[in-house]
Amino acid sequence: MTAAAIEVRQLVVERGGRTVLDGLDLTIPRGRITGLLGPSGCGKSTLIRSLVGVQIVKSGTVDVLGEPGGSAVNRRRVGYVTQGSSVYDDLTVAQNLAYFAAIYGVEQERVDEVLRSVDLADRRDQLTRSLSGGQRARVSLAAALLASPDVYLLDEPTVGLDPVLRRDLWRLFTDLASAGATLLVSSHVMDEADRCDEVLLMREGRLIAQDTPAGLRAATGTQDIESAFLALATGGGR
Ligand SMILES: Nc1ncnc2c1ncn2[C@@H]1O[C@H](COP(=O)(O)OP(=O)(O)OP(=O)(O)O)[C@@H](O)[C@H]1O
Repeated sequence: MTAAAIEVRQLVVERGGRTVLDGLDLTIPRGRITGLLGPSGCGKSTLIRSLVGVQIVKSGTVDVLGEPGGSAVNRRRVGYVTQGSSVYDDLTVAQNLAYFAAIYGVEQERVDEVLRSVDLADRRDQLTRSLSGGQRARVSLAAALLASPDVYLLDEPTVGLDPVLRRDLWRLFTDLASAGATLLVSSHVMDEADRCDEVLLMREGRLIAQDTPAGLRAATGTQDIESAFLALATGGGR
């Protein structure tokens, strides 16, 4: 077993005839929250898709928990939440989770526990189609939580959520990491970086920095991650 949760070497991905990941190298430690930040279109979702094994890669290697991205043994060990909702509109919240619980072979008790952890226990009998965007996003997250995966790949999980819900979700992420899980959380909201143990900054398909939030600020002489990103993207900083 390798010490790192995720190792990516010389990853090249082309989409629509363009190179969108351009020789990416990165290592993500276990049991930590790593933020994946960068402007819209820089390749965050494409990287996460490569880790899950749903993206055709041109060259390079991707290992998650010591196995190639998308390998069958990782199906229960890796939880993936996409930007779009991945639950059934015409089922209630509880029915959706019961369906995923049956697939993962987990008990009803776990469904109740997960519903409480995403603060949806009082919505359990509501049809998913009638939920707000943020509530639907939390149903998708709940489905991923059911199997208690070792690695969570979360593609912009807080987009469209109000500040209170964002704070609560980040608390949940911190609890998951404290319990030993590895989280890779993408966002284009730079202020979310401060909630991460370490941050990967991407630009145009390349990694421009990997450091703690404090390390990024110190290296660029800036006060916030947005300024640090701008300093790095324009050739300032280190
Ligand atoms: N289905 C597709 N076909 C062709 N090109 C695509 C496709 N999906 C994404 N791309 C391109 O790949 C590049 C990377 O997209 P990706 O979705 O990985 O970026 P992102 O950083 O996740 O952006 P966002 O923050 O807006 O979600 C972009 O230039 C995008 O236009």
